[in-house]
Amino acid sequence: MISPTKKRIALIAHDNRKKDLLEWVKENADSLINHELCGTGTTSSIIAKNTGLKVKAYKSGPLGGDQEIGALISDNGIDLLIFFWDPLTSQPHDPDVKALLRIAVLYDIPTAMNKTGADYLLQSGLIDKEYERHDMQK
Ligand SMILES: O=C(CO)COP(=O)(O)O
Repeated sequence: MISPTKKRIALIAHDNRKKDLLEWVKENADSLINHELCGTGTTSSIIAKNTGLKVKAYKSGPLGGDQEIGALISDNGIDLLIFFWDPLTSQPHDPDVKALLRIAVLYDIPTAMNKTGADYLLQSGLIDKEYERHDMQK
């Protein structure tokens, strides 16, 4: 069983935001190494290659990766979502992006969409504590 303080963190970024996410992950690698990381295909492989962190890769976003992460959330498999989506470029899989964000809200998953939000999440102290999230299924 996963330790109660170990969080399952999904890392996702659109192409124009991958550099920013990678930078944030590098800045916070000391903390992130204590958690279980996963993400969409390309984001995961870029982070793993450039930081040495272990990141479980799902499919690339346009090929269904957002839907896989959404399914994980609905199965109680993700504790935090860091999703640097691109507000300036339309995505071929925009419905999947919207669905992922919807499901993250529905299941009350702490979600950050930019560097400052991610900093707040990581520095809130919540990440190192055991906490119970609201279960929308109840
Ligand atoms: O498109 C994405 C999220 O919507 C990200 O997918 P990749 O990490 O495979 O680039």
